[in-house]
Amino acid sequence: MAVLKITNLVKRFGGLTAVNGVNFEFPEGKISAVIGPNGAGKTTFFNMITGIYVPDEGQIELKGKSIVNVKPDRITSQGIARTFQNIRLFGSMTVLENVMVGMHIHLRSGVVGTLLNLPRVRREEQRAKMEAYRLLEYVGLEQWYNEEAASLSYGAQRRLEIARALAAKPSVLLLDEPAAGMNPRETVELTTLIRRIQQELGISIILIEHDMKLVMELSDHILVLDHGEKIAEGGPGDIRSNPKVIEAYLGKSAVEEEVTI
Ligand SMILES: Nc1ncnc2c1ncn2[C@@H]1O[C@H](COP(=O)(O)OP(=O)(O)OP(=O)(O)O)[C@@H](O)[C@H]1O
Repeated sequence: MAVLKITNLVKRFGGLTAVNGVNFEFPEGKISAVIGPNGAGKTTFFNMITGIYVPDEGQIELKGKSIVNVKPDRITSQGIARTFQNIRLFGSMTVLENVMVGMHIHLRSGVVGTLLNLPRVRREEQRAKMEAYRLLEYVGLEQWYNEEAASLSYGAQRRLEIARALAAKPSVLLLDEPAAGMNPRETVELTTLIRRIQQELGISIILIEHDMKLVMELSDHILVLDHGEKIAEGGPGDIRSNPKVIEAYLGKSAVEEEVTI
């Protein structure tokens, strides 16, 4: 079954069509990847799924229900969380506090309750802290819980972003270039973490990634965009040897030389 169904999706910026009539079904509980050369429309595609951009045409359905024209925070509370290509953490807040920020949609006590320092609010905050700490353990960052987020290594900041996204208890997790800027060891750790999130937490994962080794290793299903259009979809084996995909990445000569990616 599709967790996310995309039908004839279009987004234009002035005269440029960044996403052009894309159809795709993301399978539930699996790892899917959206790949394509620079400027292919991947981020624009993500931004429509998360409500940052409203599509000009087409439909996006989360478990059968349209999320077009739904505001980003409502989309998060309906079960879609994401990380960003450029890390967006609160650098001067602690690592633990950053995870707690991701939880706010599930906290019931409002501003008034917080100001009055009600016992119920204190209990809720205590629970939130414990849950945030457990998430830090899950991504392997608990020893830095009280450090400033900005002091973490690049790879650790990326994992913190994932912990913050998990704090929203998503059913779908979108990862925008999670391995960007990571060293090989960090990339291997990230691969293991993404696999665990899918298998242990049952979350459907959708990633945009330029690291083809990671994409081919992790993905059950791949969507390939080029100039805003879907040029291929399938499993890693199909995609790696698809002439249209090779041409989009490496040019026509690579197809003639029978290169695979
Ligand atoms: N807000 C915007 N206004 C105008 N043009 C935009 C906007 N956002 C993206 N574009 C254009 O839309 C096209 C697709 O961009 P997008 O960022 O979605 O591609 P991408 O596949 O994510 O690229 P990359 O891999 O380099 O991040 C590009 O030509 C880009 O310049």
